[in-house]
Amino acid sequence: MGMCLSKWSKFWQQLTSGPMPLTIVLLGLTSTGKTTLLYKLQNNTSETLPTIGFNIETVNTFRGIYLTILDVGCGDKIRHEWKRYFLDASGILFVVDSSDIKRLHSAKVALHRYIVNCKEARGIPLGVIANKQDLPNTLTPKDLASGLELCLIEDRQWFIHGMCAKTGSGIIESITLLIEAIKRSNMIRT
Ligand SMILES: Nc1nc2c(ncn2[C@@H]2O[C@H](COP(=O)(O)OP(=O)(O)OP(=O)(O)O)[C@@H](O)[C@H]2O)c(=O)[nH]1
Ligand SMILES: [Mg+2]
Repeated sequence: MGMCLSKWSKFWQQLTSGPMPLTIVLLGLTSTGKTTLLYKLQNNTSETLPTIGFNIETVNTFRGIYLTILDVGCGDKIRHEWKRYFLDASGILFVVDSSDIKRLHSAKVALHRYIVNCKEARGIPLGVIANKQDLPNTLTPKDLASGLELCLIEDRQWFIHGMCAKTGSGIIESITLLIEAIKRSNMIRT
């Protein structure tokens, strides 16, 4: 508790002689930029295609942490399946297209119905990603927080952070914030 990131990583490495493992699940409505975020983190320059069905899984070493990221296909018919992924999740990143005001209500419903009020996800730290900040007429993270009613979330650590997954801006900061929230919550699962 209260340990800074570098101290925690050192502690873990002493304990296991390896990097600390964490699993993060990427969720959100379709086409919000989840796979773009993942590709950017992997330095994969391919164009993304809609993720069909479930999960692209990848493993990265991120600042001494062995990070598994699950990129889950998020069509509206399979949102009730998100709970499967919470069993192993240490943290959740919920990605929102900040320029897509028409789907803001759907994003709020999906967030609260399938994550915040899902018993399998109880207490799991949550980062809300205000993606596509490069586009014109985007909502700011503050306005998105209000539109998504994040103030109703009381049972876990959460934050909202702006991002442009296309350029990579905000990715490292968001993952670092989530890792810090996971450590504060003592929610480490692998
Ligand atoms: N302008 C802009 N476009 C982005 C950004 N991030 C993603 N995109 C674009 O948004 C589209 C959808 O991106 P994906 O990463 O495939 O979205 P996804 O959330 O994985 O979509 P599904 O797999 O269908 O759930 C692509 O055309 C991306 O290039 C961003 O930060 N800015
Ligand atoms: Mg995808």
